[in-house]
Amino acid sequence: MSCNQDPISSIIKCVYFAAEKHKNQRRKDPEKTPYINHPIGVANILVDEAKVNDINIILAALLHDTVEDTDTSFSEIEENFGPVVRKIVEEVTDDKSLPKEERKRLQIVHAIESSPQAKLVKLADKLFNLRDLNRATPEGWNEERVHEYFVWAKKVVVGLKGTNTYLEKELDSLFQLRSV
Ligand SMILES: Nc1nc2c(ncn2[C@@H]2O[C@H](COP(=O)(O)OP(=O)(O)O)[C@@H](OP(=O)(O)OP(=O)(O)O)[C@H]2O)c(=O)[nH]1
Ligand SMILES: [Mn+2]
Repeated sequence: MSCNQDPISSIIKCVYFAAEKHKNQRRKDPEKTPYINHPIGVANILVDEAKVNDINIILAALLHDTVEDTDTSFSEIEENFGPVVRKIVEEVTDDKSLPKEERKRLQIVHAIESSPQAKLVKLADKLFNLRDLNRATPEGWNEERVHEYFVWAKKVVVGLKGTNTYLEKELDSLFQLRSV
């Protein structure tokens, strides 16, 4: 369990675990960037930009899409990284068995009632994805779909406020640039 290991070991074990889980997945950008760049980027935003130094939050950021997008189970997360990390990952995982519209609606509802740890992961996840949309348009997306993502992301972010000044300011300037 992560709490019994030194932080460097935990982080490397976790990056490797996530990389193995996401190994066959690519991002939707024309370059088909390896998917693992996203969870690593979210963790990097938290450490490097938001100055978050809680190991459980960083591990949860690295793992945040493993259950949603791969065959990983919550018990596997708990066995390898402990119950605190499991709880955060649970909070940020969409139920993929629900229709997309319902999943998107639930993210707005769940944002408000999330723990501060889960809110940090969500803020960094949204910041990464919005920056990524500004960098490259996913294949098959048009400008309207990009705009709709910004509009929806803003509704989620409103519920995450009061958590981290830096992340909220970065997100606000992205919304402002799009007049959202
Ligand atoms: N901007 C961007 N996103 C990409 C790209 N490739 C994959 N994604 C992922 O796509 C998701 C957003 O696309 P949608 O069509 O809205 O959602 P869906 O994949 O869940 O159906 C994000 O999931 P998520 O991380 O789970 O976040 P969330 O949007 O569900 O909060 C994001 O990580 C890419 O090249 N650019
Ligand atoms: Mn994500």
